[in-house]
Amino acid sequence: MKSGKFITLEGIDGAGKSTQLDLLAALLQQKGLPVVVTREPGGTPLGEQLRTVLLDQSVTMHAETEALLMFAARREHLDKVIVPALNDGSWVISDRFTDASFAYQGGGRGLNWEKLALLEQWVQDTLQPDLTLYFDVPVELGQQRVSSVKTPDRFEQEQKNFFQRVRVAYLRRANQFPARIQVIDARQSVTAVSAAVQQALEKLIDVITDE
Ligand SMILES: Nc1ncnc2c1ncn2[C@@H]1O[C@H](COP(=O)(O)OP(=O)(O)O)[C@@H](O)[C@H]1O
Ligand SMILES: Cc1cn([C@H]2C[C@H](O)[C@@H](COP(=O)(O)OP(=O)(O)O)O2)c(=O)[nH]c1=O
Repeated sequence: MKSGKFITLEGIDGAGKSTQLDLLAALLQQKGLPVVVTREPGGTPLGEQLRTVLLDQSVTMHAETEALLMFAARREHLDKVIVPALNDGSWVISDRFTDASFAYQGGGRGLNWEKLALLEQWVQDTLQPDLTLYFDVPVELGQQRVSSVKTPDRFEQEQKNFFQRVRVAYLRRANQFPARIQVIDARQSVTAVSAAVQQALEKLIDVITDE
């Protein structure tokens, strides 16, 4: 039985997710909570191999192949890491999860939303994150932050229009699931964004305490 909590972090590339993930993990640890940090695509040996292929700029694939590989990696991730850790009472924090498939493959690549929903249902059944932090930034800002860091991967090399569609799809998901997805204005400083994350976390802890 699931007794831990599942938090996912989402946003376009350069939104500041990874920065906030480290801060959030430290915050939970300070509270004495057992934390498992993981990421998608990846998180398992097979998932990391799939990640290498999915991010490789020299690889081309059909958009549905891309979606199926994302969900294949996720199936493995749930089985080997997420579900066991939640059953153990850990707080699992994942750098991206299924909302990214709706945003990137649905919004970015234009895949059918209903097909993605079928894959979600197949792979997750009823399991959903307890809290999703969506870091919202304008595309230009995300691109500026990424370009100063490293050479772009297969997604980061996409044009501005692609990321605009990704952002719109994230906001569509946030509208669809307002109780789960917390939209955070990630244009702010690292400290201000972190304060918003902390607030969302305290709200989740309050809900748990009241249960
Ligand atoms: N709130 C922020 N303000 C300014 N720069 C930021 C902020 N958050 C992250 N950064 C910087 O932007 C770059 C991308 O951040 P990162 O956390 O790796 O983003 P993501 O994981 O969403 O791609 C890094 O150089 C990071 O230091
Ligand atoms: C989980 C997931 C990620 N992605 C993409 C989004 C990112 O561009 C990429 C890898 O994510 P990420 O780990 O954020 O990359 P980085 O470490 O370079 O910040 O995979 C999808 O397209 N669909 C998905 O379902």
